[in-house]
Amino acid sequence: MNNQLIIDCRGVAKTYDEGAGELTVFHDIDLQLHAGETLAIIGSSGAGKTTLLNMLGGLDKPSRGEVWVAGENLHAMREKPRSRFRNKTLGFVYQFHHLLPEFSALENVAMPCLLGGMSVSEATQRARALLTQVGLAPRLKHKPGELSGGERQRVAIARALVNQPRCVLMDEPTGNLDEQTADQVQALIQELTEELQTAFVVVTHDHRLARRMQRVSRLDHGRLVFDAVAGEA
Ligand SMILES: Nc1ncnc2c1ncn2[C@@H]1O[C@H](COP(=O)(O)OP(=O)(O)OP(=O)(O)O)[C@@H](O)[C@H]1O
Repeated sequence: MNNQLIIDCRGVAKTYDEGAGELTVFHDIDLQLHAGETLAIIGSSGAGKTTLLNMLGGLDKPSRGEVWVAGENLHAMREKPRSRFRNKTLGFVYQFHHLLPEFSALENVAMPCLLGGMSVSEATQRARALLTQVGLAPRLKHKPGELSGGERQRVAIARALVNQPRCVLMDEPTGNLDEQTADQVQALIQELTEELQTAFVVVTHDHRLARRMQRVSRLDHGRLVFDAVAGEA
């Protein structure tokens, strides 16, 4: 692991205005993640895991505090540069994967590279290699509607990794995968942390996956109260 700070979350709070009152999802979250580190965020339903992940990815603004990603103050950036920065630096895997229905698996995965200005042949080559790594070599030409839920999830994972981001944010990446495919995803995470020093933040209810991350933090009553090494989740 090198020592570069990839995520530096300082005193982050999120409050929703509920009309009659306020809902504070969390307060004073401090979180640091270095290159090559993997972190699982666990916690009960409604604890605020997805909300926190959205702050780290610049998709939702904190009510207080700052989120620095790879040396940039994410929420101080204007929308366009932030969106370019996100495409280059972060990869996202959501529960709802938002694949483009009219494009094939291969095209969906190549898309972030093409948007970043890479040649079609290089983007296609990278996309093919990643789809092969997640076991989808026989499905390259299939459109999302012709794939199973787990296959679509794997396409989304390949798409999140194709630009070789510094950090990947995953929301329930193994939610609809069988054990064997979940293991493939976990192996891919490990490979990328070792080879490319990619950092991963994984929100999950899957304790098997959480245990395999280097750190596990629990979001509980608005605080990250538990930060253990892997194996204690
Ligand atoms: N846009 C919003 N407006 C108001 N409240 C919201 C909004 N989005 C989320 N919440 C509330 O914030 C809390 C945290 O939601 P969040 O989705 O982050 O939880 P979670 O830990 O990811 O849950 P789960 O494990 O069920 O996915 C919940 O009580 C939710 O109802």
